[in-house]
Amino acid sequence: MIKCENLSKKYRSTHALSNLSCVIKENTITGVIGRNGAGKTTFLKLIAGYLKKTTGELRVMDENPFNSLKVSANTIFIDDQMNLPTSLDLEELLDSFSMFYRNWNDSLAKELMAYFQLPQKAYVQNLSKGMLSTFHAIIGFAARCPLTIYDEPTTGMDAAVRKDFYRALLKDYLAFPRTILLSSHHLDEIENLLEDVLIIHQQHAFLHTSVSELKESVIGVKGEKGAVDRFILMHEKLSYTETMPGFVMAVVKMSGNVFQSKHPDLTFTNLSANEAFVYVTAPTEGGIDRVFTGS
Ligand SMILES: Nc1ncnc2c1ncn2[C@@H]1O[C@H](COP(=O)(O)OP(=O)(O)OP(=O)(O)O)[C@@H](O)[C@H]1O
Repeated sequence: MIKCENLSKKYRSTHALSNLSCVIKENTITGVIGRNGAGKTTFLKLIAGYLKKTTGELRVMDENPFNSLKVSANTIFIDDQMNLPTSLDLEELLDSFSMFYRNWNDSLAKELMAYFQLPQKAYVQNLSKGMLSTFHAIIGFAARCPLTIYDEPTTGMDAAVRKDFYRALLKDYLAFPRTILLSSHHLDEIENLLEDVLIIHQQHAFLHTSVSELKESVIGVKGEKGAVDRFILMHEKLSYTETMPGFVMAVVKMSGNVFQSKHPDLTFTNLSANEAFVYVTAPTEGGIDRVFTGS
């Protein structure tokens, strides 16, 4: 569905994406994850054809997406800045979307509107932040576009609505498989939905893998300082904290298995996908604590 090779985007002097390469298969749900400013929105907007690449190759549905009618007719981009017309009520907005998207499912849109208690006669400018995000999400479900892009779709939604949103996303995907890209800062909430995770870090595709492989890529190791220090000599250290005098906990990158029986003096802990993401993309070893050390 999507193929990028050395894709780069510059805004004047800012490199928003540098040499990003990846392939995203049709009918998969991929989480696009990264720190603030990593380049996620830029990447998603390039795919949707909203932005023109600076250099590199980008093919979406076998076309250059910028100014492609095929891509725009088969793609929906949902974010919190959809700039919908303020003169139409929600029902009229849904009607106008139904004219543009050939797979539009009107009954699904109406049922979701009723479930989330969105008044059909309301106007977008009068919705709360969470209600507006929910309305945008409903458009994303009902459009049933072969390529559906959600950029931080849950902004402002409360925990219960977010849970419903994720469940609806999965149910609708199973009923009507399509290629979904979902950017989020809540990897812990979406990891069960995802087939793959694309981590964008420092403007390029840092890791494109399954959630389970992401989890296996790091491990926590605890124990007496000397034993931990000997173990981490052979691994890339991501974090190192003294837990009590003479004892430390470290997080290291792993490639392959670690056998507890070979290290009886150490305790190993598996990390969640979100913890793994935070450690592998940490800006400086030692984290925020380092800023306060000695201050
Ligand atoms: N229109 C623009 N003009 C200039 N620079 C921009 C523009 N849009 C984004 N940038 C810059 O490009 C970089 C990537 O921004 P982008 O919005 O793609 O990141 P992001 O990963 O989506 O961030 P966040 O998680 O904070 O939403 C940032 O340094 C940002 O300041």
